[in-house]
Amino acid sequence: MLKHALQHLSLTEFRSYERLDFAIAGRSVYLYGPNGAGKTNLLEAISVLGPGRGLRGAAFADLGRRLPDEARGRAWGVAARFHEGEDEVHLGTGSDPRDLNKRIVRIDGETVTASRLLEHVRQIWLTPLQDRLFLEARSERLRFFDRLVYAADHGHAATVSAYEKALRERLKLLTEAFSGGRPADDAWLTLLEQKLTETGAQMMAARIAALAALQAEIEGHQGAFPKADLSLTGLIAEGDLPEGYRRARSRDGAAGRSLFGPHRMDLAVVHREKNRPAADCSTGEQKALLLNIILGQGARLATPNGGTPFGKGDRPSEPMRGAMRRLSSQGETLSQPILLLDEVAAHLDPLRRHALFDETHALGLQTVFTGTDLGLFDGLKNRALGVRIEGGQFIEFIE
Ligand SMILES: Nc1ncnc2c1ncn2[C@@H]1O[C@H](COP(=O)(O)OP(=O)(O)OP(=O)(O)O)[C@@H](O)[C@H]1O
Repeated sequence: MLKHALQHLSLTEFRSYERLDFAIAGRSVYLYGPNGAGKTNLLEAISVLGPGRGLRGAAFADLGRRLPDEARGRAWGVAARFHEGEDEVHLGTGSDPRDLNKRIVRIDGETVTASRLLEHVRQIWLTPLQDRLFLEARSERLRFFDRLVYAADHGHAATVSAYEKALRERLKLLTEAFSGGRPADDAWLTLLEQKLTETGAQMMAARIAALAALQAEIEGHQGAFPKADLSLTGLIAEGDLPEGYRRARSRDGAAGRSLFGPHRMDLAVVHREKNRPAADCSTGEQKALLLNIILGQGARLATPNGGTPFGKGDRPSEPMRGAMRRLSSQGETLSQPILLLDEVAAHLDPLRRHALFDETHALGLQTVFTGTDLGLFDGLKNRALGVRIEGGQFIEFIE
């Protein structure tokens, strides 16, 4: 049994579950059953025990159970107990009774902000929604990567939202000025651009540090999955940011879009062995590359301070030193990650499927797998708890 792990999960009026009590006891789990049984709903419940909207990105009001004749979802709740070494922690989240579009988060009974959940659990998920990640718009990939970044650098989410807020305000000023045929307030714009420069530099530094740490894990890992070469495009030298924003003003105002800045970065992934961009790889290869990244992230989070991002000769900038300080100070208190792999096993050939089971086991990662057929999980016998689900009910356990 893992020392840091999910022990017990309770759902109340969550999606298709009226009520569920699941004694996981720190084990990995495979959930199997027909389409619509409620497997993904259970993964989603674990994923909302973190900041953000969980693995479907759903509105909080939609998470409550809704019968066909009901206009809106009911008030819902998810509660979990984790072991942390010798200690125990209770995490809970659920509808805010004053506003069903919001939720409340509690740690050991105390109401806290959602980002505090990261002190106890970091979920890493891969779902069919990410199947087209390499073919999708840049912003989707960047969002995926940013989630990998803030799992180990908690400040990153706040930096990104501060940056995006300033970006929206600047664009509003510029578009209003453009449609009014007058110049925008220069002092105000300059102030916003200073904020963009400061948070933009921090944002880039956090992404660079996380990418280097992740790549280091991928290098150190001899697995059955193809190695991914990761890089970031759209990086801008910090010193060029103020002038860049200034020069982009009139273009941005006319276009109604912010065309300059590190929000336009992208994660580039290359299949090393084939020397091919991920977008040109087969569906199965893309899935395998994603798993290589996800397992690298799992390894990084499972080993505090794993993956030193810089060599001895490098001289990092101040924002970069900040990002590294945050990574290493939080490394000591990093909570155990939990891996949520939705319908991943079915996409892999038997060799890779067994390799996935072996690798998650070897990394000591508590993992929840889903699939329609029991046969997919042969390789997990005696290593994980099997649960057959049908119609939102647990039908059978395989110990
Ligand atoms: N708010 C809700 N209230 C009640 N039922 C819901 C709600 N949201 C989703 N459902 C239902 O939950 C059921 C189970 O969905 P889920 O995505 O967990 O299935 P699954 O077992 O992962 O299936 P698949 O193998 O097709 O991916 C679906 O039939 C869906 O209609």
